[in-house]
Amino acid sequence: MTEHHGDAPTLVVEDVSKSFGSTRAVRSASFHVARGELIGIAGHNGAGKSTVLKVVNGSVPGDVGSVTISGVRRSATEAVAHPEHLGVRTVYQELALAPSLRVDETAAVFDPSARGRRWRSDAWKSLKAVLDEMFPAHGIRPGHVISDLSFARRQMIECAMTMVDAGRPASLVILDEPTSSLDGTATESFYAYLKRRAAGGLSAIVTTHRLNEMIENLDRIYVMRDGRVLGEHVAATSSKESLVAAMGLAEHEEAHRAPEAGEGPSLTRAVAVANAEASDSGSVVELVQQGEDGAEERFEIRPGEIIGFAGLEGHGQLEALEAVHRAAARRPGKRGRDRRTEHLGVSVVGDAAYVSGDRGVRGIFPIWDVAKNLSFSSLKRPVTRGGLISKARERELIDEWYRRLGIKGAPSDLITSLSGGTQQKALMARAMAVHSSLLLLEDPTRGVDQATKGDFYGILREQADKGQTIVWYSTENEELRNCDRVLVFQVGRVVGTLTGEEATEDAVIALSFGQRTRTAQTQDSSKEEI
Ligand SMILES: Nc1ncnc2c1ncn2[C@@H]1O[C@H](COP(=O)(O)OP(=O)(O)OP(=O)(O)O)[C@@H](O)[C@H]1O
Repeated sequence: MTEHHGDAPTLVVEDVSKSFGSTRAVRSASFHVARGELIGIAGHNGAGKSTVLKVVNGSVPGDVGSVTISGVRRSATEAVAHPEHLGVRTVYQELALAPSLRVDETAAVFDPSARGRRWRSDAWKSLKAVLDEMFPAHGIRPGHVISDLSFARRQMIECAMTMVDAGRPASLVILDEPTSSLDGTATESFYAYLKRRAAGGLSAIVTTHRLNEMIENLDRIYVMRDGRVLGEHVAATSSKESLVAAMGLAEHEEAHRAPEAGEGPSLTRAVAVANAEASDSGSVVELVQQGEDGAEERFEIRPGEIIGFAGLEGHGQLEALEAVHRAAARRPGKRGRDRRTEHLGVSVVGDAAYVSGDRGVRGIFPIWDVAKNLSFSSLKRPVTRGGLISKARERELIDEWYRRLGIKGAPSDLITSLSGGTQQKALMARAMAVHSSLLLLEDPTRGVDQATKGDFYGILREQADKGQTIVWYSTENEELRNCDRVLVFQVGRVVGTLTGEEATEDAVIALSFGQRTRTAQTQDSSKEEI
């Protein structure tokens, strides 16, 4: 942090509390942010982080307390219609972009200074300037329609839009899980940008469950637990372990470490999933591509394996996962080429369940309660008996997954009343409860706390040991060590395979920058124009 001596703090939060019915989401929270300071708020899922930040920007009125922004004090009970007038901008965990708008139109909606005949191009110019600096390889074009963009690119747009001057400079940006779907390279350039802005006096509050990210990039970290702000930590002298301990999550971390080398799956163990299936060659998924020398290259995924799909953002790993999902819906074993994965042929034996990290668009049913959201995919099996839904079985299934993933709250609560990470747990449970032969994971732990991640990795290993095959797309390279093998993608092709242990951030980046770097950059931008 650059010292801005004599400046009033940008934000002072005093004794803020907020309850939703009987849930005390925030209890007497107090903290402050100096000018040019980068602050983190860490805490388990449901700790109250998003709620206290919504009280700060006035989108949710608190019950008591006060919020002072740049010297202007207000009661925390006051809602604020236009927080940008107070100099506050926010990026929410669930992105707020309209899916049917183009990127330049989106930029204009959030940029009141873009008016007149050239409103689209003016707004795009301002947004592009920030995007180019924040994410040099973003590949976003003004004509892209938001719904066609990956979650990561939508997240880039939101982050960049927060920083556009738009005639009303921000003094405080609130970033709720801003990097949850960004890969390591994009995350690094995002924080480099944030630090440059902080040197100019901008203050920021970041929440993320990627604790190393906070430690490496922020100045101070407040830890929240059960609605309370428990204490502050200087980032430079904190460790992931000390934060996890302060959050009260230490015991879970220890319980579920990544498997030791040599603990990988074997076909002899692949017997216990009721409907585990494999092709004649013994594979559940087969990816086929043409090698550079024209010869066919084949990648087989066998029952009970946990396979990661990794690489730099936008290099086809997510499209490959989606292609596996589509292939699972086709006639068993039929290899298909589809438009979106031009280099890869995919064939799948058996059925698949899918967990999306984009829960707002591809996950939750917002008007249903948690129980229905969780049991929905199991209604055909295993909850049905003789063609009828068995209420008893449904209750058993819900109880089991509440226990296994430590979901708090009542099954009859509306799913949208859960914290973001807890909604994600319900989606994981929904997919795992189906007992499909193939489990497809699209950044499944986005926004999920360390303890649950540990539990989840342990459950995945148990499922694999029973013969379930798991294909896992992740933007968090650290969690790829839980895989048996990791396929690294570049420009829509598999360019290398690493064992889980070898799949460090550096190894993945080295492979994905491997041979065809220049092609990668030129083709990347056209990927989503399909
Ligand atoms: N609109 C709402 N209605 C009812 N309860 C809510 C609502 N919003 C939040 N809560 C509850 O308040 C508590 C705190 O939730 P909050 O979203 O602030 O947690 P969080 O720390 O941001 O969690 P996460 O890391 O999962 O995002 C949770 O128990 C949540 O279920």
